[in-house]
Amino acid sequence: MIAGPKILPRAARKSGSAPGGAYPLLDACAARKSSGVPHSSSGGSGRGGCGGAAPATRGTSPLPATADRSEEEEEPCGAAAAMMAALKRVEAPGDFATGGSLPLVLPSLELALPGGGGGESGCGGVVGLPLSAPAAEALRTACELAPFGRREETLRDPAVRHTWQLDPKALRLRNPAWQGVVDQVVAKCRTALGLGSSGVEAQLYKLLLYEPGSHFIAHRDTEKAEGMFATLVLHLPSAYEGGQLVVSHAGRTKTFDYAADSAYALHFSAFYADCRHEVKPVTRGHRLVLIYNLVHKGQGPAPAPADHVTAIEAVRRVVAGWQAEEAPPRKLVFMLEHRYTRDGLRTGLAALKNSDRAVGDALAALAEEGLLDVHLALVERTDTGYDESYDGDREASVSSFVALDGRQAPELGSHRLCEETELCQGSDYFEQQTPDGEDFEEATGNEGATFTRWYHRTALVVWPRCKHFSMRCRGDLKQAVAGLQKAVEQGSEPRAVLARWARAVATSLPRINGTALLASALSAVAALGDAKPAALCLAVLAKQAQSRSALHPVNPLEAEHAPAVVELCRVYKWAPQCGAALSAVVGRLCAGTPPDLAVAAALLKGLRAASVGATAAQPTERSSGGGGGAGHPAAAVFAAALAGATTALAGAARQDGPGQGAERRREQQEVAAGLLQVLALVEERGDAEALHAFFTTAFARHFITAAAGAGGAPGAAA
Ligand SMILES: O=C(O)CCC(=O)C(=O)O
Ligand SMILES: [Fe+2]
Repeated sequence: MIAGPKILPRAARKSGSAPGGAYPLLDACAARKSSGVPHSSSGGSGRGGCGGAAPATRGTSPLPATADRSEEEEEPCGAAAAMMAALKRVEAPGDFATGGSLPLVLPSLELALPGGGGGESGCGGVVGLPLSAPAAEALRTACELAPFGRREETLRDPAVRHTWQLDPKALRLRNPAWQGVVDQVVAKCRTALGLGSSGVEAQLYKLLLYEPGSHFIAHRDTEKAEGMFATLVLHLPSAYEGGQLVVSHAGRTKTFDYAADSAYALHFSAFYADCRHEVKPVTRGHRLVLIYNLVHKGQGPAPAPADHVTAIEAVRRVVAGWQAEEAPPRKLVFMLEHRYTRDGLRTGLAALKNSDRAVGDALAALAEEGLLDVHLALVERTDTGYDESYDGDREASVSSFVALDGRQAPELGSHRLCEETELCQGSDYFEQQTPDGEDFEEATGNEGATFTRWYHRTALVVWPRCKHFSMRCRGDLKQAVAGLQKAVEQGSEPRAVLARWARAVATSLPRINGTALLASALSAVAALGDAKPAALCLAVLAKQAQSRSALHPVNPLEAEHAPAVVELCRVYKWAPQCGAALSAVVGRLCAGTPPDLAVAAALLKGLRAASVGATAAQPTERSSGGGGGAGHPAAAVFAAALAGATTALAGAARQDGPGQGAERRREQQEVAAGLLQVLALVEERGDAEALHAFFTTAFARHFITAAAGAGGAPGAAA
């Protein structure tokens, strides 16, 4: 377990007596506010516990604990807090359209005779449901062709709208239970469309009859009654095919297709009137619907579809600021309000409820735009500690990613969650939650009592789309490398995408500690044949070689990686930087304790072969005729790498080690052996200048003197 910040027992946390109180991010913000530093330029200063090597504990900030929630909300800082503020702008929790099936109740539809005056006596007969073909024919003769509006005009054009309509005055709905059905639908709409407690009335507007060929092209409904904000369609039992109702709004589309059980079921669909919608042509049978206007009654503004425009714009600004931060959080995690099972998320975004759905919709719009990657994921946190000392560790992770369309995304692997900088709800989110389970172990013998608490929640997890591959590398590096290898082989992605993928793999090289995985990574990048990621790989290897940090004590290169490294140089077109990189890598290999001469030699031999081979194949103008193809750019890389090896070996041989025992002598011998190998390669190249330069170094003199004095170290190594 990676130790995170210390946690307090729940009792202490509840009373608000956590040491240091505020979470570091807010303290850092307070400092930025008072010093006038714009908050987009920092935010990395308070990332306690997430840096990897040395997690900070709570309360380590030198600043006073002054976090004040209201102040924080007014002026958020740090990407997580800013994202939270932006997502709070997500308006109504409702959707723009909804629909579903209803228990089968029939309206008992009757036609009034023309000129019947609407009284009981004027009824022209019951319309039997499901509608039979002769009944449909009779009904059609009572109807008129439905018009449509264009600006101030009312027009009839079957190319635009071909539907038969009947005014409510010409029909009766005799079943007294019918109003109950309508009320039930209004209640469903209240939740689904997010109508809250607004006064809403459903007013019958028209009966519509569609026959084969009938349709209505995409349009928006005008306000047909005062306060009308939505249209409700009740689909009566009548067999038909086609006739789908397609509604779209703010980049999303919903299709209501009830044809399958249209002969014997009652369905509804409802949508905000200003959403674009169309009825696709009916291809068979008759589609019979009752159209109601949903009208707003009472005070306040009429309900409106949640387009989330303000929230989306706010999130867009957050993303820009987030990337401008000095040490931006890798991901942002928005904890969902409702509980969802893994199985329950099979439909992705569609599975989310109420305000969770609204936030998901707003983020989905930015995912569609290509700005963000948005996934649903499982957030797990485990607290462990000793009950007596109230001391503990906590660990939180994000895994089991699901795409918004419900597709499982195992390639994203599992990520550590940095609660201080990545949780939109703030680092104290879990402190307000009830654990899903707790385990206490009684004290036994010398062991004190211990506890474990765990939490399982669902979240929306976002990161900028441009970080897609680096997040894959963080989540499951092995899969990311294997995926790149396969995609390069099959050419299954555009080259620009593969290049981004390869760059992410190159940047991840320092985290690889398996020989086989490193070999796959290097050869996958080389196989792409793109100079930029190849250059990045060499630069990363060089940086690693130069780094003396305790984190990378050994260079992971082994002799079997040599061909891929040489291939990377070739892909990078033997640029001078290859020489610098290889000089650093080979130099480090030679300077290690003990020196890794086998790897260095394999690299040098590979480079020599490349320079000789390439020169023989395509002699260049600069070819001077010297051995080893000195004129080919590969020769320059070889020479630079050789120089790196010579310097490193010279340094290693000169160093006076602690003690002069057998161990030290053996090391010296190994160095001398390596040195001789390198000199042999220099000589083979016929590089007189290099040889001369080498033998005039102080080291060479030291080496020769030492050899004479020790009576045969070089001889022993030879
Ligand atoms: O028939 C439908 O489902 C919708 C009809 C419609 O769009 C309208 O009457 O404006
Ligand atoms: Fe309409």
